[in-house]
Amino acid sequence: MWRGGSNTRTCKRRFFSSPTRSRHHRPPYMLHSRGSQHLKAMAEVDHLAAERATARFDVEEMKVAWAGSRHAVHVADRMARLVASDPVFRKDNRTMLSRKELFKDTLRKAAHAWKRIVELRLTEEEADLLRQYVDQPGYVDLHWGMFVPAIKGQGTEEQQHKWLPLAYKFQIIGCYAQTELGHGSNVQGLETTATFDPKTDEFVIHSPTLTSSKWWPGGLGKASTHAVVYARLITEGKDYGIHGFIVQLRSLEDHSPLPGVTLGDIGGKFGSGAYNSMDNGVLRFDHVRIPRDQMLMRLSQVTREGKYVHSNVPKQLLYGTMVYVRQSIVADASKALSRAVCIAVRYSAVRKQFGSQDGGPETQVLNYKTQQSRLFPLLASAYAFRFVGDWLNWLYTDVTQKLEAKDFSTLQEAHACTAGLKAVTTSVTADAIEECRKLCGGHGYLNSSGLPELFAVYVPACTYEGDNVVLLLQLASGKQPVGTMAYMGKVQYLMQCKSAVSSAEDWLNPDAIQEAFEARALRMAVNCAQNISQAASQEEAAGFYERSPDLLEAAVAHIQLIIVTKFIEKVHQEIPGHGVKEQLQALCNVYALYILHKHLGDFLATGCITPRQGALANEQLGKLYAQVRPNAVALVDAFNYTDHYLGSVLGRYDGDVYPALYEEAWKDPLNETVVPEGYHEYLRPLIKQQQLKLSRL
Ligand SMILES: Cc1cc2nc3c(=O)[nH]c(=O)nc-3n(C[C@H](O)[C@H](O)[C@H](O)COP(=O)(O)OP(=O)(O)OC[C@H]3O[C@@H](n4cnc5c(N)ncnc54)[C@H](O)[C@@H]3O)c2cc1C
Repeated sequence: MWRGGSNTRTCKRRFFSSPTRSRHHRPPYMLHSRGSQHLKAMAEVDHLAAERATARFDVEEMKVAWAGSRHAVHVADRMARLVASDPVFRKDNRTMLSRKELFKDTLRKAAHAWKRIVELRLTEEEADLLRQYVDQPGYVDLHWGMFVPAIKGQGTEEQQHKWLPLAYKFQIIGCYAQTELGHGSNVQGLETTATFDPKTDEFVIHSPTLTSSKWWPGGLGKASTHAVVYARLITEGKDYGIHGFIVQLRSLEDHSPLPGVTLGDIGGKFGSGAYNSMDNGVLRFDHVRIPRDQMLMRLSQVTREGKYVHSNVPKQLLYGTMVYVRQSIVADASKALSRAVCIAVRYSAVRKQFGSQDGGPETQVLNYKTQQSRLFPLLASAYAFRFVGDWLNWLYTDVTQKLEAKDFSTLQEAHACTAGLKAVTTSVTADAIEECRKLCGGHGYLNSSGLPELFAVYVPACTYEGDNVVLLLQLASGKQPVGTMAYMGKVQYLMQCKSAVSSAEDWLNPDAIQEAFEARALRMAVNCAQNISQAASQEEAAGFYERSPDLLEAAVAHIQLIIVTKFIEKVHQEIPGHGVKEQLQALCNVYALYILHKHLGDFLATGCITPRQGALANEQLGKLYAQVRPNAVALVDAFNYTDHYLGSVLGRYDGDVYPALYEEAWKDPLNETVVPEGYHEYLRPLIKQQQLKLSRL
């Protein structure tokens, strides 16, 4: 079943017709009081039509603003429909599958997706989208997301020429094996060794200790045939630190591990279904030999004689791959956040509680100011992350073009920016999904709401590709005031400026917001620097260590400034469509003033604003929520998600939540029999024993 983000109905729904249950098993009230005809008629109603009618902007044009272009809307729409209409990509039963069934289901979906990509001759853009809409973590994510980029970024042209065509055709399946049991964040602490043997012109890959076992790589456990393995390069008796090597792990004939390779899955993970479709793996090497030319040699080489040679390409080139991977994680944050928000907004418009004194209608929970003040900042954040993600994507393209012209000047800053944005957007999104679950009350806790699975799949984004705290601390150690740090050049002004805001409306002025955010970020950074130099009676590193919690907050302030700035810049652009720009302006203000309100302590402690100005910002925020309210459902419709992709009975496009919840419940395996398994062993004896005792009284 697919129901797109428009009012057109494309198919009818089935009611209470689960093939696994016989009519006999249905409780009587399902068969009489509300007949299926009546329910079917109800299903034709768009329960959110009234909400959609209050929107004060052109939703179709907002879809374009969200997706980036008309072309992007069109392609995404086509791919989403393709997936939603294909029974192989069904995912509503995922949380009920065993781990083995789930993994096999993932293999089946990946193979089917590839078949469709080849049959339909999809472009790279279309294929990426199709995989995204399949929406099931699996080995392909690491193959395309890490293995291929690592070879592209770190391999020589010759190596790319040899390995990429194999990877592009799936003749080999690759993963990215960096983390070990004993070390993840501290990459320099990795223990796996790659020792050059000049006699045979080979590297010997070895896991010397238990803690050197590779641990976590996605796709490694069961699917991958190859890996980019990170190991300490040792040649001529000297340790040259961590380098990447392409290593074959499994036979291309029968998939058995090659001699000297021990590997498997690391076991079940958080949540039912969820990330358990992924085979995160463990890998050990016992003196496994690979040819010398399987070291990724773009940055440094080992010669036939065993000499270690640096190429003249700067080390920062490695950052290019990280920038690529992390900018895609920021894009994913806006997708995950917008899915959660879409569910919570639609359901909050359907759900009614209290408010009726005399039998009249109850209040939609979306009308409660507390619901709005929890939900609308998340809606605004979804848009904010989307636009900062677009900017990062542009930055990545820009950096790549500059690299081709041997200009490495922006790489360092792009690296720092993507690290910080990855950390902030993933942390906010993980918390926001959980908040959306709470916003949906009890039903949000059901698997059929889609939120538990979304949360379980999403949270590791705070950890993989760099623990968020470690990334923010790295960002805080950056020093050059270029690009997004250019405001630091205005140090004298920003250290003393006083906000001119004197009314709530003054906070609608983007310059007032920009100045307050710049002054806060700069003053926090300067405070940290001063504290570090005072604390550092011995050395800078000690001061850095002592003040690291403050540094973390300063880094967050800097990243929030970037997000606010990019949102303001977006709103300044030409944006077609009736009312679209106005809505984005309102969301931009919601985002900025919500951050200001949440971090009021920072703004006050650094003297950027006065307590009264803080109160005015909060007053304005309340007015903005009222402005967003009639547009809320249309603003999430603009994400253009199919019911299949959302995977939530609470977030259904038509808002027909209750029959769907009811129907979903009966699909649970526990409901396959009226009397549960175990009744005769455990319940009946208990009940009968009680009766026996009672009759003796
Ligand atoms: C779902 C999932 C998929 C993954 N996929 C892959 C993969 O495909 N390939 C791969 O190689 N790896 C993968 N990983 C591993 C992942 O990259 C690491 O787990 C991650 O980098 C964090 O490292 P760690 O586990 O060593 O955490 P640790 O560094 O041990 O973190 C533990 C705690 O210590 C804190 N901490 C650590 N260092 C510092 C410091 N200097 N200052 C202050 N606090 C600090 C952290 O903030 C955290 O709170 C995956 C992990 C997960 C969860």
